[in-house]
Amino acid sequence: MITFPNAKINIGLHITEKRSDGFHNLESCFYPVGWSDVLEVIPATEFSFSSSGIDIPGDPAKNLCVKAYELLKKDFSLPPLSMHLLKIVPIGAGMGGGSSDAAFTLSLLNQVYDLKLSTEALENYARTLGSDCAFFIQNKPVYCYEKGDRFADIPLSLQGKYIVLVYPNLHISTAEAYAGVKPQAPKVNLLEALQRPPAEWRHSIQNDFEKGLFEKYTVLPELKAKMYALGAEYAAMTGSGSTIYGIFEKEVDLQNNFNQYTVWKGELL
Ligand SMILES: C[C@@](CO)(OP(=O)(O)O)[C@H](O)COP(=O)(O)OP(=O)(O)OC[C@H]1O[C@@H](n2ccc(N)nc2=O)[C@H](O)[C@@H]1O
Ligand SMILES: Nc1ncnc2c1ncn2[C@@H]1O[C@H](COP(=O)(O)OP(=O)(O)O)[C@@H](O)[C@H]1O
Repeated sequence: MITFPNAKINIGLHITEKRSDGFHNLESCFYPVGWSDVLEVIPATEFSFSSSGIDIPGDPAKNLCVKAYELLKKDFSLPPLSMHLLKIVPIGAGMGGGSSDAAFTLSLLNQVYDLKLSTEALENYARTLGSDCAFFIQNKPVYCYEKGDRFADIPLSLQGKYIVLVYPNLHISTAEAYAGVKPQAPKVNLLEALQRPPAEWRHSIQNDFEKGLFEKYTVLPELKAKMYALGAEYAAMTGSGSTIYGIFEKEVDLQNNFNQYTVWKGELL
């Protein structure tokens, strides 16, 4: 069986406080986007994992797909299988690509082996694999809080709008990004701001990671400015970077911009 683990963007991201477990409390809006990997699982005589496409740093035995399989194997007698991941979504890019692979592995195994796990149970497994991971179980626009792993529904639809995502070939580790941020109480009510039209977000909705990372990597503010120059209603960095996105009212002609980078564009669902 084949599944397509997609990426996400953060619309607004407030890092509000450092927790006693070393993590941070935050609030954000997660929105799924169509940039996706391809994950295939087939029956086999022994377990194997392989990947192609973008090179994934680290030991393949510790890939998040493998961790997700091993997590369920502790509680269920899963048969051996062969997993292949075609890695397309850039890594260290703020799009939650690895977390999505893990969550989609859990959901796929639940379906293929009829494990009868509820959404809540799947989210609980996902939470243990990464803070972003649980979002990809339901994979719908949400307001998130605490470690970014608790969710509330929001009345937000960007359906029909167009998104351009630019990954400037710059790997920023999540831990590095958190280390450069000073937690603070939000100055803007994110839930209220999200109810305003996207063209108004520019002056109210911000990603707290931008300040530190924009000073360090000047390509990031340049890309954001270029999105606005091309007519974006709203532009920002997603998550801990380095991908910059622009939301447009309709399909946009990129006019040879961003040619040297990795770009994805498409309609929002
Ligand atoms: C920054 C965010 C915002 O949506 O997204 P990405 O940029 O990674 O996509 C997330 O908080 C990333 O979540 P995720 O990538 O799953 O992080 P984890 O694997 O759980 O943690 C990686 C490291 O980030 C830091 N971390 C992560 C989450 C959190 N709420 N507080 C933290 O301080 C910790 O240093 C942790 O060791
Ligand atoms: N399937 C996977 N895809 C991407 N990264 C993975 C995967 N499994 C483990 N990783 C590890 O997770 C780290 C980054 O994860 P990712 O979620 O892509 O980051 P970000 O959300 O910041 O873009 C990488 O350093 C990589 O070693």
